[in-house]
Amino acid sequence: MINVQNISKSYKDVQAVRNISLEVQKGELFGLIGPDGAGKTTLMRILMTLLIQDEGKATMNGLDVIKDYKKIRNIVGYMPGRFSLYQDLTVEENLNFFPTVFKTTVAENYELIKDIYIQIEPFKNRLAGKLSGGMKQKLALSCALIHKPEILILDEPTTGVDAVSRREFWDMLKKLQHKGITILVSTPYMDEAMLCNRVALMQKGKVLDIDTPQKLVENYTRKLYAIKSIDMHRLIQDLRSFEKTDSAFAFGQYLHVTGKSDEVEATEFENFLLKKEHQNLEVFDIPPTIEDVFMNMMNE
Ligand SMILES: Nc1ncnc2c1ncn2[C@@H]1O[C@H](COP(=O)(O)OP(=O)(O)OP(=O)(O)O)[C@@H](O)[C@H]1O
Repeated sequence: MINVQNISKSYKDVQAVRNISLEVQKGELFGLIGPDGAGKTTLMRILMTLLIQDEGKATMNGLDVIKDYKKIRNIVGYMPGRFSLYQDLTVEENLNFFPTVFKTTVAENYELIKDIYIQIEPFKNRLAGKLSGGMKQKLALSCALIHKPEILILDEPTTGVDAVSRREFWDMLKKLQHKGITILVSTPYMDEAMLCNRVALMQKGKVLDIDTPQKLVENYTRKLYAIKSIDMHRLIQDLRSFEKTDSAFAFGQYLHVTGKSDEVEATEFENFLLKKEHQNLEVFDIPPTIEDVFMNMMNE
């Protein structure tokens, strides 16, 4: 449904996207996962025909992003990261405006957005600028869906949104996927990667790997430890100065730590940290999460 072949794009001397290739199947929920500056927005803007690539070719349902840009805009719904709504219009006015661009009406496509719109209907006379993050996001999604797109492109839709709204939002995406819509979504949140069918892990304009999140976690075979002590700040500094440590990252209440080789045992970390007089020390093995996979790839 979405085909990206060797796409590159630079802004003057910043190479934002470097030779990216990927394919999203019809009906798939595909995630672009990566930190700020990974190139997610740039790739999405190219697919949305809002930016022209320097090199490579991309098609959406067989339509070329450069030659067929007008047709593509009719089959794709886009929720940009910021400023997709008219802040000075009410919820209802925003929703009525977007279908006019596509020469359709809310009534004609109401079925698709009904579940989402019901949640914001009580606020229909409120200015979009005065909505909470979660409500804005639901309105923006309704607006992106109002012309019944075949493909939905969502740029960091849950950034700055509370945890409950984030979960609700992903439930809505799953429902849309079941209605046959192909979804490309970007996020900096690793836990959201697990909700996608497949993901591309991105960093500095490059794709590090593409697979199902389950496979990516399965393929991680390194030994991993969770370590905690009273002074977490000193703990991370000490661990990073230890010659047997490969990586140490803060992860919730613990540090996730790998050794230079898998021969490095938990007791070696423990003994080193006891010598450094760390108190209430905990060191134990843990299974990896997708975040560990990503950290490991970024480290390589
Ligand atoms: N208009 C622009 N002019 C110059 N550099 C840009 C421009 N837009 C993006 N960049 C740079 O290109 C790189 C990729 O940015 P991009 O916005 O595509 O990444 P991203 O993964 O979407 O991150 P973010 O969440 O910050 O948007 C970054 O280094 C960014 O600073």
